[in-house]
Amino acid sequence: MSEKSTTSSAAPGGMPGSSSGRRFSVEKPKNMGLTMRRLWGYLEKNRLGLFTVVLFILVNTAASLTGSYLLRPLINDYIIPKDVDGLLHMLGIMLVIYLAGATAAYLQSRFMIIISQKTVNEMRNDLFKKLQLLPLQFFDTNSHGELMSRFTNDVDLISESLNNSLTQIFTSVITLSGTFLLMLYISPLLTLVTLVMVPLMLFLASQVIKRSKNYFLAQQKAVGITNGYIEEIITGIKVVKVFGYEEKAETDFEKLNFDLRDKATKAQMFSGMMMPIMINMSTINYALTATIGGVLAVTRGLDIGGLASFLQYSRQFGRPINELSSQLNSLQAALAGAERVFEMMDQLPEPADAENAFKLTNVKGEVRFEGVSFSYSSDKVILHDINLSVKPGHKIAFVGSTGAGKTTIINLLPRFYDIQSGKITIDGIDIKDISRKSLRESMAIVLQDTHLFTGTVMENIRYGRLSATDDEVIHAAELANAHSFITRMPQGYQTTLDGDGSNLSQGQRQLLNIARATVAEAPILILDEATSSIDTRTEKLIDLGLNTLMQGKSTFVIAHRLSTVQNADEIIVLEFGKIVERGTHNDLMSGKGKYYQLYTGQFS
Ligand SMILES: Nc1ncnc2c1ncn2[C@@H]1O[C@H](COP(=O)(O)OP(=O)(O)OP(=O)(O)O)[C@@H](O)[C@H]1O
Repeated sequence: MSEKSTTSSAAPGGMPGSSSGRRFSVEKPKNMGLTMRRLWGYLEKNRLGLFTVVLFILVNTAASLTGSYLLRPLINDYIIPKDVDGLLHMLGIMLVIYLAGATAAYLQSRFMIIISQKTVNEMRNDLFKKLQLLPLQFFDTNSHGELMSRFTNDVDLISESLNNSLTQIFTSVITLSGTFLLMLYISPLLTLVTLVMVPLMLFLASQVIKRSKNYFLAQQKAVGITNGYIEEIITGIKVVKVFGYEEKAETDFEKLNFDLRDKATKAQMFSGMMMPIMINMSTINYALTATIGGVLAVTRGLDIGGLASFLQYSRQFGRPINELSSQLNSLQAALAGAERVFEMMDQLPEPADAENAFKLTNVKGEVRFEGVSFSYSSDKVILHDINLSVKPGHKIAFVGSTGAGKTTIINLLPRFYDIQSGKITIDGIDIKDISRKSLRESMAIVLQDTHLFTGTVMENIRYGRLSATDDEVIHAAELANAHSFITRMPQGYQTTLDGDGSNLSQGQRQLLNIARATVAEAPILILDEATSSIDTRTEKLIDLGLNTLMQGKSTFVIAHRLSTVQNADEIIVLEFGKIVERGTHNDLMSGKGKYYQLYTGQFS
């Protein structure tokens, strides 16, 4: 590993920081109204539930407001006149009211959790469905991490916000208006005191928040960079050890870590100031209101009960405002998350099949490329005027230096990408007129990067054709030469593979891959030979397995091995997306051209 590559990707603003930092910075949705309407589209299916939640919120806030107000008659009518019976009666009523409020709060939160989980469950389903429909082009241009974060971070943001923010905002607004009206009712003059003090408190709070937010953003960025660095070193640990990079890595890490410590300290200090400031301000407010209230009680006949109720309200007044601003922030973040989710849902899927698309039956496997040109993006043509044909049961091999376009050619057959000009046909039918499902069913693919899914060996092979019986799977494994190693595994075909088959050797993974392609029983075979070297015994097994697999099938192979090219009916030599030579091994060898060079360099 070069020093440069390590440090550059951990530099500020690099990938690692940008995705994880998102959760903490408040990102604004681009089109708030539209996103809200679409979110409502999901929510409105639970109208009855939402209505119930609103009802519970009303009961809860009414109970809390009434409870505080009842202090007034409690003091005026029962405590001051020393009416013990009446006092107990009143306390009983207050108890019932508070209990009703608490029950409503509990039910409201339960209902809302059910609604929000149901909503995000539906969103995740829709998103996953969409994921399966998207063209490969989409995955080329979006990193896996980004896509994953739609499902994790963004959906989490939405569910958190539905759980809390939405109801909190509603509760805060009602509480705030109710409190204000009741305060005004008790004493307009005292309300004025609160109206001066509360904005002052909020202003101070907002100053602290503003400054600490900057520090928090800085902290978050530092966390992202540090994490990115750790991840890079862990994934590249072999390279680190082999090239003796440990010490340099340590020094680099210490620097990043120190920066993180510095920013985290500042962020925590500032946010730590918030609570004491607010508490002190609130105490001052309380004392001031009580003093002025006392004066009013003496001079203007404000009743003591009214004063007690008022003090209660005035203490509560700042809370919903604070609550409101923080919940609005989190709602905003959730809407930005929802927007990203909807953005992905809006991506164009693979174009639908034509209505009268062919369903292939009894495929013979004659494949032709006629004047095919292709580019991934409009600015660079990758394949130029490719013409080739494969007779049923024949094998065509592609060779050429890296980047020549071999993989691109085989990507076109299953229509992972659509060509811009020319025609590709199977048994004379243009693949554009064949339904994608039927087209893809007619071919089996063995790729270099053997992808295994979490599940048993049996399930992994059956991926090739879901309708295959156990016997067919075992038969395919036998043909692919995978049977003997599978039966030596602890639970044979029922052994669970996990983490992309990490408990298997490279060769074993390839054998499973071949078995999977074998069980598909497709007439066309696409093969990207593995370049990684495998011990000769396994290689023989793989060779045998592949030969069995290829029998009677039209095969397209990106060849890396001598035996493959030698057996091919035609070898196509590609250079910068053009066919520069073609013929059998012997033809091309005697031509002493590009193939001869490649051959003597690569396969010797
Ligand atoms: N998904 C993609 N999006 C854009 N360009 C791509 C994409 N895949 C490949 N290319 C470009 O197309 C060209 C041909 O790539 P291709 O993978 O077909 O080459 P290759 O012959 O298979 O190479 P290798 O032997 O290294 O696998 C390269 O220039 C590559 O940069």
